[in-house]
Amino acid sequence: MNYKFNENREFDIIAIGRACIDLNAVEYNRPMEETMTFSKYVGGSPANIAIGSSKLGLKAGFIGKLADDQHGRFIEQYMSGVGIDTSNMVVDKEGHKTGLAFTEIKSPEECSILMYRQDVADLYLDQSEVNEEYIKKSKVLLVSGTALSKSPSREAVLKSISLAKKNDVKVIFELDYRPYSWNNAEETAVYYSLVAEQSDVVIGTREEFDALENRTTEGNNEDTINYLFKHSPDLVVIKHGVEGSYAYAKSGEVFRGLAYKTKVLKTFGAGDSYASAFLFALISGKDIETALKYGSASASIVVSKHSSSDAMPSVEEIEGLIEKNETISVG
Ligand SMILES: Nc1ncnc2c1ncn2[C@@H]1O[C@H](COP(=O)(O)OP(=O)(O)O)[C@@H](O)[C@H]1O
Ligand SMILES: O=C(O)C[C@@H](O)[C@H](O)C(=O)COP(=O)(O)O
Repeated sequence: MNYKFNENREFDIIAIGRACIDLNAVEYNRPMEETMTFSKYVGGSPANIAIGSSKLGLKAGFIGKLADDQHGRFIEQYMSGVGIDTSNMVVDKEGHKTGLAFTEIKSPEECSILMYRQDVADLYLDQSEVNEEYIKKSKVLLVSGTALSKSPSREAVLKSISLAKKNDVKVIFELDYRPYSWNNAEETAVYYSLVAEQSDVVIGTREEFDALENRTTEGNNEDTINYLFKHSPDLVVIKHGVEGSYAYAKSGEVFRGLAYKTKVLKTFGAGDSYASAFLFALISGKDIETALKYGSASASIVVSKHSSSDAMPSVEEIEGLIEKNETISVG
């Protein structure tokens, strides 16, 4: 089964949200207290997804706000260097700083992220800085959940969604739930459900859908799709870590993607690499089942490497892994 996009567009995908810095532990398999060296990469979920899909060959653009400092300039240079259109990345003039994410790799299974996101430039994107002429040039608007956590970024994203819907641009909502960005779980559920109900495609982990539904215990995928298919979405992708992922189509078809065996270095980066390759495949006209394979293969490559953004694979690497067909059977 294929998913249809408006073919007549200059951009395949425009992402909105944060473009930040990841500082990844160079000495790993130890707690961060004992890590003395960190490597710098561009980070932030929607930036990672734009980078991954641009490296795979999609024409990508980005809407966001960068700090007027060395980090902001590094991000802009890296993103334009991988082919992303940065013309709608505005520079903050009020002294807000770039968001930082320090990563801790205690073991391949035990990784965490320490984020510095107080007063970060990306959350100051204003609705007046979202341009209809730009959005209408794309097949897809990719919205990241964290950008809904604070105003004025929240209103900028809500405006971008209504402009996308007005101009027949598919809205893809990557839940990207970072609990510490939010005041409380109820607030998250209000904005997540508001946006999910208006989106065409929703992608997230089981835990992220629980946040959307304001559940404190694990929900089930059937309940989630019964709820979302009463609204705009016609495709819902629910990820279950190493157990793989499911894509549910409103027409009733269900597809499963299995994870591929790999030597895991760290677990972060899985979600963003998955989304970029899944969307690349879908937008390139591949069927949903194949798109799940692309997402899973891309994630298994990135979890074996040190970064999230810089490690995004090529089409050849992804197809090579799919060809080998060494899947993980759990669950
Ligand atoms: N240990 C692993 N080995 C191989 N692939 C993995 C592993 N963990 C996750 N993946 C792949 O990455 C995808 C996304 O991972 P998941 O943990 O569900 O998302 P997120 O990183 O957003 O929390 C999974 O569907 C799976 O294909
Ligand atoms: O999203 C961020 O701000 C941090 C990311 O750049 C970091 O690489 C990461 O956590 C990616 O993890 P994922 O969401 O599991 O892909």
